[in-house]
Amino acid sequence: MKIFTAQQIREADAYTIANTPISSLDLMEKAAIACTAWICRHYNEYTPVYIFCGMGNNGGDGLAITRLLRNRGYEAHAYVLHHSSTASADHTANRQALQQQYPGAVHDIAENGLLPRPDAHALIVDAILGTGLSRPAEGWTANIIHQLNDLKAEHDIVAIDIPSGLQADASSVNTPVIKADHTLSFEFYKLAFLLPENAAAVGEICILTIDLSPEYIAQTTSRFNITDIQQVRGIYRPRKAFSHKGTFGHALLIAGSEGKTGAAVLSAKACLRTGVGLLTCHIPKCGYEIIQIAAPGAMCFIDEQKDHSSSFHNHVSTPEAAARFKTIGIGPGLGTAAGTCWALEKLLDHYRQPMVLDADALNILSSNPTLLNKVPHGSILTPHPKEFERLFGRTANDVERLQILSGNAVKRQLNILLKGRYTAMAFTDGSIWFNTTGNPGMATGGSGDVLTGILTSLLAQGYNSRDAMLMGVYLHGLSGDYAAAELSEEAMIAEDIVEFLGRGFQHLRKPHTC
Ligand SMILES: NC(=O)C1=CN([C@@H]2O[C@H](COP(=O)(O)OP(=O)(O)OC[C@H]3O[C@@H](n4cnc5c(N)ncnc54)[C@H](O)[C@@H]3O)[C@@H](O)[C@H]2O)[C@@H](O)CC1
Ligand SMILES: [K+]
Repeated sequence: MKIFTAQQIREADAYTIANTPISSLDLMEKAAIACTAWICRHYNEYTPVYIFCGMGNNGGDGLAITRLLRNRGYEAHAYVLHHSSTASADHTANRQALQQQYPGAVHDIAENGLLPRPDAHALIVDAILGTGLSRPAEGWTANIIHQLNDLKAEHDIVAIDIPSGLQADASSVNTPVIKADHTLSFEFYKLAFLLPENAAAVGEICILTIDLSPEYIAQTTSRFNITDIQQVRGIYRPRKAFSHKGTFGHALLIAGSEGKTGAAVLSAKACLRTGVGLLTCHIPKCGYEIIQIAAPGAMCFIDEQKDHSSSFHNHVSTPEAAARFKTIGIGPGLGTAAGTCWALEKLLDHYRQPMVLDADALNILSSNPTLLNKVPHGSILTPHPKEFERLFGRTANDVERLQILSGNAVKRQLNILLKGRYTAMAFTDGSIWFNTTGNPGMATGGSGDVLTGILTSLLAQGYNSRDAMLMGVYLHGLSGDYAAAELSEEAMIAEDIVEFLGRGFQHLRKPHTC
């Protein structure tokens, strides 16, 4: 699914009006019908509704919603805030329609006027500013936003299209923004919805279809996108009947150190469950029995050190030796002992295939940035926000962080995913894809180790780095969603993500008929 900028959304709007038999007012009506239906599903007709409308088309939506809610028997009132002297044409048309049908339903609030005090249990609808926001809200408009946010403890706030004050494509840090419980948006996610810094503003997101031109959507490119099930199903390759374990690659997993063998176990189990043909784990002596018992499907190389690994580079010291492994996953629970750092550098000197680097492997790269230049092109880096900061530095806001993420992916020809609620995947071509599967239950120790195992497994099976990332991250979240549905977000642990990988795969298989 494409994420369009505010400018592209305006173009989609204009293209639809120009090329399909639908007028601008009809489009607004469609949007209002969809919002009204959503409100009616979530709040009964005894809920008083206070709809705060701006002077543009976002306010026009609010006026149309007021009329449609009244038609359904709701006590809905529109409060028109005169933050600018002129109203848009569709705003004016909808104001007239509402006034004609329900003369007492429209109330004007002149600049610097006071807001009404909503009745108890009233719903507040924010239709003040939409994608036409041209500058951060200030003065009276900012004041209104603050006043409405102060009512949040007692009232739900539903934002239409985008919380007022929030910029769709830029950072809104330290600017006044409505803090909505729900945001009802049209056709597309906006970039702002996917940024952690806006979590308190957007609340739960619902994307409503208003039938914007499919032609415009298909022909317009976007740098930001969201992975969806159709796309992942297209990437997924079901196993062929006459395949054998050699078909699905041999992966080398370098993980674990004293006290952190569990990370290696989780990663190894995930790698096996994702379908790798053969897995060899390189592990320090202290982890040998543990991994052999916990993951009997994996073979083992034992390091000469007891508590950390320092000789794994030997497996790839000649081209023939390196060729045994289709890929390498390195980092979970690895530690950052001097011997481990040295061995990682040697490994990077010899191994030239795309690989997966996570956790302590990333921490080692952070403390020795020149090593980043040695990472094979096309490799996958999987930092969480702290690891990202250590690797690439601090940023002032999430939009800047995305720029740094993407800039490094292009410059270094690496695929970098930044973990989060909506994991952002930056590819070597400069595009960024967001993943929407997953849940807060996955914010638990070991969940990242599982992802490393999944990605390593997919690379070993011959998926290219981009496909492995798009599919692996989706599958990881999906399996986590199945685990949460069965066990609850609280009770699920990283091992459960592994256990539910099978359910995830079943969901990826296209339904087939005999
Ligand atoms: N494009 C689409 O797909 C559709 C858009 N619709 C609605 O139209 C909205 C966009 O409408 P508009 O382009 O009229 O824009 P807005 O409704 O966001 O508001 C623009 C008005 O606000 C003023 N303004 C901008 N920034 C301000 C600030 N910081 N402080 C005070 N005033 C400010 C502008 O001067 C202008 O008068 C969308 O958000 C959506 O709600 C829907 O009606 C249906 C379809
Ligand atoms: K709004």
